[in-house]
Amino acid sequence: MPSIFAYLSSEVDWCEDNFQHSEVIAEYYNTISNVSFFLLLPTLLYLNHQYVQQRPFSAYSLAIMLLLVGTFSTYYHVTLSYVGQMLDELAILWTLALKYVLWFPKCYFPGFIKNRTQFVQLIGVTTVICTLMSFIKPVFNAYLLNCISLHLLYLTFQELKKCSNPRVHRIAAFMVMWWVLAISCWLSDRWFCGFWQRINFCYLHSFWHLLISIALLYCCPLFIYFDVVHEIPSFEPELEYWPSDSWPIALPYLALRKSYKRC
Ligand SMILES: CCCCCCCC/C=C\CCCCCCCC(=O)N[C@@H](CO)[C@H](O)/C=C/CCCCCCCCCCCCC
Ligand SMILES: [Ca+2]
Ligand SMILES: [Zn+2]
Repeated sequence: MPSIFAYLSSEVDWCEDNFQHSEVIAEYYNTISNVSFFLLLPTLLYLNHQYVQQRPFSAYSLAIMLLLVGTFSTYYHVTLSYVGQMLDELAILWTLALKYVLWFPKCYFPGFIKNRTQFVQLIGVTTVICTLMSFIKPVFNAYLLNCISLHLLYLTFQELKKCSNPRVHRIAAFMVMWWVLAISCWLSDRWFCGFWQRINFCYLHSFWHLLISIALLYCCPLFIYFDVVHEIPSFEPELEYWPSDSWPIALPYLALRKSYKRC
């Protein structure tokens, strides 16, 4: 029986040919494209520094989780080992759990939940159950994780219904566009690998890494905007672009001001 750390012991093998460009890296492009997660992290912290000052625990704990996601995803694609796959999936699961614990607005708590402490307990128990189940059939875990994105989309639409700020709608539209492109690459790599191999273009999973990082670049300012609206009433959140609103390519971020008007 192969060791759970052994190369290629994972039950999932992505479309890219193994050991094509290196003797030690199983999937070369799927590995190097993880650099996007390591670039995303300082970018988010730098751009949203005002929020980081207000909520250092939320920002830095999620940042550490994102660092782990990038590290484990890199290890996974280098080795395609069972341990790599589990670490990659569980890091994403616990990052999303933390994101719910820290950023989920109170007004969407289920009716039987009375306060945030109970909500944290509910998310904790659910995440532990999902963690245990993932050892039974890890491949289903990846689909489950993508379903969580659908719930995040639903939450976004609920918030947009209450908000008339065109900047919020614009950033949400970009987030959805990048997410649709990302998930299309992920699914296409999984389901139509034969086709991509025939045309000698097996890099869609590496495109997924890049595109989901870009989606997160929009998703994070949007969710911290909702967090400030609901949880920090002394501040007026504004979504702005770096380096400037007028540049054709610019990065969204959240600025905090003291004023009256809000969604
Ligand atoms: C101020 C700083 C804040 C930092 C906040 C960071 C929040 C990060 C939240 C989520 C991290 C998700 C990272 C995804 C990593 C993907 C790694 C990967 O590719 N793994 C695959 C195997 O290599 C695996 O098969 C992927 C499974 C599916 C993962 C689904 C992730 C959902 C991410 C949700 C993103 C929301 C974007 C927009 C939603 C509409
Ligand atoms: Ca492969
Ligand atoms: Zn990956």
